[in-house]
Amino acid sequence: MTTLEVRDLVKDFSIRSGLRHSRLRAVDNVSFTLEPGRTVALVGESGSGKSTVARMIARLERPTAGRITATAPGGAPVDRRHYRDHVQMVFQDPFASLNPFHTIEHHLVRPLKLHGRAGKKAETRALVEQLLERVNLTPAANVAQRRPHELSGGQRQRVAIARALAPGAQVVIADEPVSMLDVSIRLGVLNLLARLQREDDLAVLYITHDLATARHFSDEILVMYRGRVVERGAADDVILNPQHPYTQLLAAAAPNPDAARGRAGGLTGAAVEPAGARAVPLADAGCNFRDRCPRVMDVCSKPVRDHAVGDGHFAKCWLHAGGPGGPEGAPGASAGGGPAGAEKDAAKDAGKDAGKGAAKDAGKDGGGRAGVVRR
Ligand SMILES: Nc1ncnc2c1ncn2[C@@H]1O[C@H](COP(=O)(O)OP(=O)(O)OP(=O)(O)O)[C@@H](O)[C@H]1O
Repeated sequence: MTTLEVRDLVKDFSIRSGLRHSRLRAVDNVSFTLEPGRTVALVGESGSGKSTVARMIARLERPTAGRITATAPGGAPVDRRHYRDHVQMVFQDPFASLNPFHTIEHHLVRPLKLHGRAGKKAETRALVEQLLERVNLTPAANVAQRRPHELSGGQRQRVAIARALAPGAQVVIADEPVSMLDVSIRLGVLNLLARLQREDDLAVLYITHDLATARHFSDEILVMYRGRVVERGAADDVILNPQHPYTQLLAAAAPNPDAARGRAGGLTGAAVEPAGARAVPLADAGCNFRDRCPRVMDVCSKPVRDHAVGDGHFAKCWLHAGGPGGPEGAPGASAGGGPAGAEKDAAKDAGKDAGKGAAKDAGKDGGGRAGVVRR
């Protein structure tokens, strides 16, 4: 089965405002691995860079730096020509992703042909019907002859899922696959994805704002904030025991009572605001949440790396510089203070070993730079 490895992915966009040009770092040193039968959720508020990661994996955007490698079962990298056979995307908008002029059959025959899976007409038709049955669109022969506008949003999203499976994909990137659907049918579509994943041993990247479904449907959660992964770990650990103040804010704001209980960590609803493309000077390598963080310390302006906060659980936060439990109780750990130990680490990390230390500690994102540089 295919495994997908994302390493040190960076995406910069050029943006123009009047006569001023600037560069926005939408994705900043993001790394993770998708494995057969497992789901990784990418969560974070609007503008945190989730879709840009997805679009780079789907080869709809070219990374500024970093690499994405799909590996076939024997360990050989999947070449460019076959990449799309292995890696497919389900988009957020089931209305925009299907062509209103074509039948459902047409939408499914196309990828079958493109990826060399279509045979004689009757054989292809049988494959189309099989795909429709797998996503519970029956009677399949009848659905195949309909056009997208004759289907509901949920049915269209099922067609989009069938289309992703048509080339025999083993890695599915689902970018907010249910956020545009009626609340009452969202769970049905997510359960369908989960069943197909079990049946085909799919590796899934699930992109969402919704912590409750991220927890329920994924094994691992990566929390993104302004382009960086600020926390990562097993789904339950991240949602029930969030360690980064930003994740604590998200969990406290989530409707899930388990996740919300006692996790506000001093954050208030007032701190919940869209991050969007707010400018942080690119030269500023410090924590990019510090302007919103109620636990900000002096040290937070220095480069921050992943710190272990539990088994396979990491937070990119100076509060945890001392390991699980961290220097939270240290004098000055609250606003404006800055614990002495963390300051020392900062000075060390700001030096030449910073990148090395980050890579070693987490094997993941280094202390990259985020935001916007003026030109
Ligand atoms: N083509 C582009 N040109 C310039 N900036 C872009 C472009 N695409 C995305 N961005 C910016 O990159 C940042 C990340 O956007 P992205 O869509 O990846 O975030 P997101 O977390 O997926 O948000 P949402 O949940 O709203 O889709 C945002 O600030 C966005 O404005």
